[in-house]
Amino acid sequence: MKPDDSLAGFWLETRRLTEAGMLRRLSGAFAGFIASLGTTTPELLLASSVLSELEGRGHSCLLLTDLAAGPAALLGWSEEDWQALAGTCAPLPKNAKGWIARLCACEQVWQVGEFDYDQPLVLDGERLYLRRYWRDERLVAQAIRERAGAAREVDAQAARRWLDILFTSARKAEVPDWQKLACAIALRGSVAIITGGPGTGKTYTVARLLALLFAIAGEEAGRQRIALAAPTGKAAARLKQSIDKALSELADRVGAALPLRELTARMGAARTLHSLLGARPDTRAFAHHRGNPLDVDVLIVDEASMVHLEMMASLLDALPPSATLILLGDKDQLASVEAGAVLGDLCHDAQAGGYSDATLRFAFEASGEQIPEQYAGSGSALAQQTVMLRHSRRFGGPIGQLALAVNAGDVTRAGEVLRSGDPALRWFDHAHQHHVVQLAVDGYQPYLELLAEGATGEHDAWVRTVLQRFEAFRILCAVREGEWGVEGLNDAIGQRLDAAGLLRRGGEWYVGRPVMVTRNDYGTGVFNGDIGLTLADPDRPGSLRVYFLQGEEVRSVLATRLRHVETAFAMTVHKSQGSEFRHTVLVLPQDRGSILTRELVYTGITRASAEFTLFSPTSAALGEAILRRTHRTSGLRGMIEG
Ligand SMILES: Nc1ncnc2c1ncn2[C@@H]1O[C@H](COP(=O)(O)OP(=O)(O)OP(=O)(O)O)[C@@H](O)[C@H]1O
Repeated sequence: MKPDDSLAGFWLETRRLTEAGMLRRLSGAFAGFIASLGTTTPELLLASSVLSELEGRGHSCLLLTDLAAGPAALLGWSEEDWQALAGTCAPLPKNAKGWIARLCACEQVWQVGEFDYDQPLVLDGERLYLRRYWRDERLVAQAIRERAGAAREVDAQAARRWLDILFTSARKAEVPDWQKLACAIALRGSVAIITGGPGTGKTYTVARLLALLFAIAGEEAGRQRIALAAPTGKAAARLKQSIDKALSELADRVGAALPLRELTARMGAARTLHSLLGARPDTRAFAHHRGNPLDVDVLIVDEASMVHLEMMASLLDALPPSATLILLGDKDQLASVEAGAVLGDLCHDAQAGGYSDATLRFAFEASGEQIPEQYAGSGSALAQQTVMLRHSRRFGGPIGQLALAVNAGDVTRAGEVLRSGDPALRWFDHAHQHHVVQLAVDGYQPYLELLAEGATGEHDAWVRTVLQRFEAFRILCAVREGEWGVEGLNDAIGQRLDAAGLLRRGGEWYVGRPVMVTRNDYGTGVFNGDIGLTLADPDRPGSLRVYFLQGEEVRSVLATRLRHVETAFAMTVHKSQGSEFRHTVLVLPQDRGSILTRELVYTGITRASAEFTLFSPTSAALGEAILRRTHRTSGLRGMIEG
């Protein structure tokens, strides 16, 4: 890069912000890389560094109207800090049009529609992208549009006959029966989305959808290839377990009318998306892509809210056009850690419905269910293929009421439910760290007691029980650092358990240490997010192994072979997605209010199946979090609808 005095102020300010921890080193370096590619201007550097910084915060692009208005809030900076950086590049354009004019003149920027020579920045309307994200959004939008629009011939009468068999006529919990409607609608296109909160029956429904596809496929049924997948190993194992259970109950009920055990037997294990696509070490590329597509007819993907933009693009690229994709997930949960809020974007119309006359007619013919008038409209082709399940079957109690209030942004109601005195809910504000630690000592006691007693009977069965007990309780944090973060709490909990004689922490590895895998490791077969417990190896005295529970199955790896792990008495809410604990404790930090959002609190609450405890620095902090929505800038919705 050529030294340029006019840019000196920008670089100085960039360094100050980096040292203050407000700007990633990468964002400054990215601006430097852009500058190195050709003639540069201060505003190009400013836009590049902001774009890169926003990418690190999950946004897939930078809206130029936001840049013109000043993106301090998006960046989580004060207005003064933004002005200090922007001031080094003044005078700046006052609106998006002005920004477009300036950026178009830069050789590092490709304006969509103009001659493309692989510039790293892409300007699509008023959105500035890193090329990779623009390409991914384009791919996802195009694939989803084509799939949603590809209407299939459906024998509506046969579908209805089978749906009446598969869904019992016992008193319906909701009218219309959205589960039945979801099955009917999924028959029509090569993509369908079934969204809903915890316990609304997404897995229950998809098991019936599989049975329905099997039933109406006739002679083809025996050849149908079905794949189950999820973003994490744990979610995949849970999906398989729930589908097997639902199909086995169905098989008992429908009997010889449909050989469902044959379907279960042919389904195989559920896999992580990484493994399904054929991830390879040291490369982002997968073995499967449009040149080597997946060998499937029906692909079910659970916990789709955790699927980030790049992964969704890879998945759609690898899926043959003839295959049906069914996405299951809760659109209101936290978006993926990486850039994009794909499920949220795809489900934009889910609440309102927006069903066309043709959809209303088809849905009635194929399911016998009438979609109420209020859900009629003129939604996109994807909206016609999306169904929201609205009634929770195992989440109606106080935890469910709390989740509903939080999701609706009703701070008063959330406070009332939390203070209702119901033993399933507890709320501590103005607490100290030692209160959380004490709760952790009590919560983890059951598995530690079992460890102290030692193995009795068959070793695997004992390990399973220890793991199940450990999985019944968890501390969830909003942040990693500090005394209210994962790191501080893991340390404090470990120390206290040690002091109480419940653990003996000799070094890095010790009996009873819970760990979370932080990177996929194909050598040992463990994946990012997997959680295991360190226990003595019964066959090699003095040696430690980490045991993982996948569904009902126990598997283990020599502790010293696991290189990317961290202690997991406490974990982030992000990492807890796809898991459920009998008692979940959510710890909100004392400062860093800006990262506390409604989606984070909702995701934390919905991890609890029987008991939920909240620690918040003040009562006001909870209200502020509930009112703060996660916002991720993306152009995906516009591309799908456009
Ligand atoms: N129509 C129904 N009739 C009877 N039981 C149902 C029905 N729908 C769901 N259930 C039951 O409700 C429970 C929750 O269903 P399911 O696990 O499918 O929900 P989910 O939306 O997949 O939940 P999660 O998001 O937690 O995975 C299960 O025990 C299931 O058997």
